[in-house]
Amino acid sequence: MTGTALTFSKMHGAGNDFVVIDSRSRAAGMMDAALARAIGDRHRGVGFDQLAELRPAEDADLALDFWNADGTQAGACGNATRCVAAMVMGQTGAQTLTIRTARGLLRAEDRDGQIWVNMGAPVLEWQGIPLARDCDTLHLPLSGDPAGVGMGNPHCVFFVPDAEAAPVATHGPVVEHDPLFPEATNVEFASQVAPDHLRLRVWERGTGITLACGSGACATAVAANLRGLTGRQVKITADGGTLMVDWRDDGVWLTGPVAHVFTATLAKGFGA
Ligand SMILES: N[C@@H](CCC[C@H](N)C(=O)O)C(=O)O
Repeated sequence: MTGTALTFSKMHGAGNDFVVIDSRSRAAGMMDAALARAIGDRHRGVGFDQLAELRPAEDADLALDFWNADGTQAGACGNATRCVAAMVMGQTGAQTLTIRTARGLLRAEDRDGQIWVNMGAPVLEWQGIPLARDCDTLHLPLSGDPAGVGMGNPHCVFFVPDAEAAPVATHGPVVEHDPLFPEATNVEFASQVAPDHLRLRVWERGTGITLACGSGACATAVAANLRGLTGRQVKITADGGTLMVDWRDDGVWLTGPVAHVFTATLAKGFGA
C-alpha cells in the first residue's frame, strides 16, 4: 500500500485503541481513506478504533486528523487527543499544548501528571450536531428518548436502567444510520451509578463497539447534566477504563488513562 515503510505507535486510552502516525516532519499529511482502511485491517494491517495523524500547524503546536477503521474521517476523538498530548508532552516536556483539529483549537494541560484536554463547548442546536430536522435535541424523536449532543462529532445518548444489558451490538448500528443523522452518529448507552457516576457502553460510528469513547463520555456527561441526573463533574466507567469529565464554562474537559503499547514499522507494500 505504501512505497515506503511506515512507522507508527500503538496507543490506547481506556482501551480505545489507536494507531498514531507522526507526519510533523512531512510537508502535509499522508493519510487517505484507502490507506486508513488498509492499516485498519486487523489481518493484513494493524487494526485500530481510530488512526490519529499528527501534522505540522502554523497556529498551534500540532494539527491532528482522525480516521475511523472504515476509512471515514472523524471530526473529534477525545481519547486519541489525550494519547497524542501525553506522547508529545513526554517527548518535549511541555506542560500545555494547543492542538488544531477539525473541531477547532483544543488545549491540553498536564495537571500533576494527569493529561486533561478541553474538548470545547457542546453543540446542542440541531443543525450543528447535525440532525436532519429541527427538534428538541434533549429528547430526540426516536424510540428510547435519547439526547443528541455534538462534540465536533455527533452523539446519540440513551439513558437506560442497566447499560450492561443494553443492546449495543444490535441497536447501535441501527441508530448509527437512522435518517435523523445525515452524517450518521456515535451511539451511547448510559446508566446512572451515583449522582456523579455513570456506566457507559458505546457503539462508534465507522468502527463499532469500542471499549471507551472520549467524545462520547463528554456528550453523555453533558446530556446527563442537562437532564438533571448529574452535576458537571462526572466519573464515567467505560468497558476499558474510567474517564473523568468536567464541564466548565470554557468547555468540556476530559481525562483518563493513556498507554503507549509499542512502536513498530509496517513493511513497504504491506496490505497485499
Ligand atoms: N473514540 C473517539 C471518537 C471516535 C470518533 C467516531 N467514531 C466518529 O466517527 O465520530 C473518542 O475518544 O472521542
